[in-house]
Amino acid sequence: MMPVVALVGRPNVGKSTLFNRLTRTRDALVADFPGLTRDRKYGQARFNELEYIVVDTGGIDGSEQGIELEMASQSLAAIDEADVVLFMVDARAGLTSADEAIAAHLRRCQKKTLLVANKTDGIDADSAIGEFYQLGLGDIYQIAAAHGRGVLTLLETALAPQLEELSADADGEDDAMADDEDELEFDDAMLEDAMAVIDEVIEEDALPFEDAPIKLAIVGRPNVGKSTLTNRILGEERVVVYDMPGTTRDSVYIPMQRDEQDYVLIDTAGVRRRGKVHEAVEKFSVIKTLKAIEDANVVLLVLDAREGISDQDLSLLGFVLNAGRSIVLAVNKWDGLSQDVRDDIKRELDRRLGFIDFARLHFISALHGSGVGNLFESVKEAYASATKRVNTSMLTRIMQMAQDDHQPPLVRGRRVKLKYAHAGGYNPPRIIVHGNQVKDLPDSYKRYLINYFRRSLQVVGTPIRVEFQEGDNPYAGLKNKLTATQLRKRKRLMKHIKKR
Ligand SMILES: Nc1nc2c(ncn2[C@@H]2O[C@H](COP(=O)(O)OP(=O)(O)OP(=O)(O)O)[C@@H](O)[C@H]2O)c(=O)[nH]1
Ligand SMILES: Nc1nc2c(ncn2[C@@H]2O[C@H](COP(=O)(O)OP(=O)(O)OP(=O)(O)O)[C@@H](O)[C@H]2O)c(=O)[nH]1
Repeated sequence: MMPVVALVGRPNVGKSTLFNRLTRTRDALVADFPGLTRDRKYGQARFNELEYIVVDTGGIDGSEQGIELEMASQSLAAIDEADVVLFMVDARAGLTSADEAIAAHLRRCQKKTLLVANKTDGIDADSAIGEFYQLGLGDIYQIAAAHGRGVLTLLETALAPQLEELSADADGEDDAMADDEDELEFDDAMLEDAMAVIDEVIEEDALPFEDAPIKLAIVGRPNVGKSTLTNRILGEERVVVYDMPGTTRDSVYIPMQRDEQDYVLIDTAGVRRRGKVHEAVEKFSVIKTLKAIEDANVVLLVLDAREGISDQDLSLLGFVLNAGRSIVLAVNKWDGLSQDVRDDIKRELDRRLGFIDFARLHFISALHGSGVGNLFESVKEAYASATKRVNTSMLTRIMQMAQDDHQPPLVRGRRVKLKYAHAGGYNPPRIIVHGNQVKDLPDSYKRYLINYFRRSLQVVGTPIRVEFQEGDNPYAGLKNKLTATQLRKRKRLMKHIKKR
């Protein structure tokens, strides 16, 4: 699960500056959901190999009275949902009563909190931050968000447990891949041996997806009709077990069956909590939504026909694609619209959702039930596409055809050469292409190749990841994926190669 880092502090301490620095790292995706909680911003960021979510909680102005109330309405949810809170103070401005009020609240929350003194550039930081120890939050991390100073150390500490977990997972990677192996030359016979091992690995990777229930998250911005749709689906189907959430802000996981297929519905709307205590706080939660997307196999993104496509819809869509999840789009509230209006809406969808033309689009009415049943065909299709097994020879053949149809360009007088391709994982499907000078492949050619794979494999409703590996070593793209048996085989193979 992606950890969540919340930035908390009074206005002007530098939260936005730090947020921007963190989310700028790589593949940043920033979503604004104004009006939900005031000006909270969400971004996806990456530290080394670890992906995490950053939340800028917006300023808490403790100088006004009723800070508790304000925090409740605004930042409480973010703090509650966060794995770690970075409580920022301004080293130049010194300690304020607002800082004290926020600190008091954070101490009560008993959430892992790091005290971060920002703007330590160009001042005598050590003496400036002294007074902040009064806040009773332990160590103080000195940073200058504007210049990046101290930020890496801060992240290392903030995300230490998650980073540790990640490196534990990656143990054995060194075993599986020695550096000098990158330089090895593989001839055809050796490659063939290696491919057999890779196809075995890939077979095994597919097993967990077989006969497993499809985890389907129903996602969308507030008021699009998620609850109505969930009720409609469950109303038609037999609910097998009823899973109650641990906290009010968790999604509800509901097992169900339909046409012999098992599903687990991930319900982000929290329909059954309606009218209960927490309704006033906040039903819609971006973090909950992001976690549901992360945890799903297929995401059903619900749009509102009457509202058109909003930036929030596009942000959610971006998160789904970024997470590599399969997707089905449902345009809800399709009932009672005139033909003219429907035509207008379809034109707008064409225009704004052209970039995701690989996803199925359904027009439904959750209220009346029309179109709801058909969604499941697309969900199954998307899942099947995302977990479709493809062996090395098939992928290499497709890659070769693509290359024959349209050669990679010349770069500095040399032609980029693609040699072979193999699968690297599922949901999303990963295809790893080996070749020479692949780093020089222009994006346009990469897109061409992705589309070629997509058409040839008839992949619908899921993003595809195509990765490029320089050189022949077929293990380079798999790293620690090999099992013990495969490792033995691989070692034998490597010995064999090195002898020659
Ligand atoms: N000298 C210095 N100034 C900084 C640093 N980080 C931020 N600032 C400045 O501090 C001011 C406030 O920064 P923001 O990032 O907008 O602060 P914020 O906490 O997001 O403020 P709100 O959006 O009002 O909550 C800006 O003028 C920044 O340029 C830093 O590391 N050093
Ligand atoms: N006309 C029409 N109205 C709908 C349809 N589906 C939902 N609605 C209405 O839209 C409003 C919002 O529906 P909800 O199901 O509560 O939406 P939600 O996405 O769960 O909202 P949050 O829980 O606030 O995130 C309600 O008034 C529903 O009656 C539909 O298919 N047609």
